[in-house]
Amino acid sequence: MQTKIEAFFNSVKEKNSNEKEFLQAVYEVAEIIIPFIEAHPKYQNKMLLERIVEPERAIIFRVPWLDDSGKVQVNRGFRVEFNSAIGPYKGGLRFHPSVNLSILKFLGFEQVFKNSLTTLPLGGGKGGSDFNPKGKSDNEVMRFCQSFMGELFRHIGADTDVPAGDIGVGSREIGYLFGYYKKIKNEFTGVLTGKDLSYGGSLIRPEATGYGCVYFIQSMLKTKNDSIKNKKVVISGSGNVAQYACQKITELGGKVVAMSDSTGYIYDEKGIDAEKLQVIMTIKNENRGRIQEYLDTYKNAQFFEGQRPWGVACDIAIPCATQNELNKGEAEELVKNKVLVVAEGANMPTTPKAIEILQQANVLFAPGKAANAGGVATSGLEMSQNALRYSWKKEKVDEKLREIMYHIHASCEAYGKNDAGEIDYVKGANIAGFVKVADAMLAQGVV
Ligand SMILES: NC(=O)C1=CN([C@@H]2O[C@H](COP(=O)(O)OP(=O)(O)OC[C@H]3O[C@@H](n4cnc5c(N)ncnc54)[C@H](O)[C@@H]3O)[C@@H](O)[C@H]2O)C=CC1
Ligand SMILES: O=C(O)CCC(=O)C(=O)O
Repeated sequence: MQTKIEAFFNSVKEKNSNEKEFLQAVYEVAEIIIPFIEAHPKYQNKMLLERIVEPERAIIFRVPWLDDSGKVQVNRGFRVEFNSAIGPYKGGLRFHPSVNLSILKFLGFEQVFKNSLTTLPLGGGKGGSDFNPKGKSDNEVMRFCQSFMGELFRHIGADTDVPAGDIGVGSREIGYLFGYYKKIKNEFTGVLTGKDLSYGGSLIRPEATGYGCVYFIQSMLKTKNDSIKNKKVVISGSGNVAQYACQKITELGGKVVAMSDSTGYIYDEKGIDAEKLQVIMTIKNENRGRIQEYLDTYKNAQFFEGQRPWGVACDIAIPCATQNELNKGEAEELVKNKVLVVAEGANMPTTPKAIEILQQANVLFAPGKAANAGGVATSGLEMSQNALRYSWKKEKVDEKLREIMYHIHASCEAYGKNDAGEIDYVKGANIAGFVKVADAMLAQGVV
């Protein structure tokens, strides 16, 4: 006899059999939410979870563009508009060769719960393309973005769906996308977030995901009367989220000893301080180079080609690169080295087996939908500023970001604390995220 969770999961699997990342994300939520629904009659017999796992709309489109040699290239574009119960669809665009419907559905599904946790009126969505910006000229990236927006513009709008950046989509891409939207729609609205300050971006948005993740770690450590000071930290990735997580950890007295990219990781025993981080920012954001180039400036550091950094002993591990980048064996290694905290800066970087290992060992584990929600929360603040046609000071946005992250921690605590006083952050984040969306869906009827 199948349990309710198995029966639910099997029916989702039947319809989405080729979508392994999406199924992984759904299973993690279902095994927590189904028992919660069972215990709360208000949410029963309304097919709420069945409705939530079905995107309201998924758009797939052709993106033809001309490369620098005049040859025609074709990519596939996507926007998955997952759930608009509590606000306009909101979530990033990812440009990476691995992008497919499964990855964007997992990201869009996660985004629904994450955006709900922020307390802001944001629905969930995600989009992107299998286009690889790496190795392309600025003109090629611009032509691609214009072609992508040439279709996407029909589906988005400041009150409908507001995309932003993700892997491979930073301020350069957002600028080209925004410029083309403005041209074809003849309107200047907050249709995208992550914009440059010169045309409506928010202070602190670039920093927000990394900073927010560190604020969340502060709250977790506080429950143990501990802090970030003097903690040894390992971060994977060296893009937007990783860079600002590193900056905030250093500011708070921690020491980041390793960072990575898809080619391997660097280890710097002395710590990647503010000056050294600047070198990484130049390599990554300006030269669009490889992390190994860090050794051109800091010769005492080491580079481990093709390896992930989880074997490096640390107190805090922050995976900030991509999905499923921390597996069971690596979690066991972290536990062996007495890690205290693992907080997901990336979306679903920790495999289900790895989460099990960490939780069993009483490591404080924060899922991405809670720990990395600071980015989209600050996008919500960018939308508010755009609607007001006003810009808030850096300190004000940072203060609001802190408050939101502390509030998310409190929500995880409210729904995830067990009788022994320990917080299960996965349980807490999923239930707290679900309740607001479910209440809004119940209020709005069957639509
Ligand atoms: N940018 C944002 O505001 C937010 C991003 N995230 C998530 O954070 C993660 C990183 O995103 P960003 O920093 O924005 O992207 P990014 O494009 O700025 O950086 C991505 C980093 O991940 C590395 N990477 C990519 N694929 C990899 C692989 N297969 N193995 C090892 N390293 C790999 C890249 O080398 C790069 O260092 C993603 O999971 C994204 O969905 C989550 C919330 C908000
Ligand atoms: O700021 C946004 O809307 C996008 C953030 C995002 O894609 C994410 O939270 O994964």
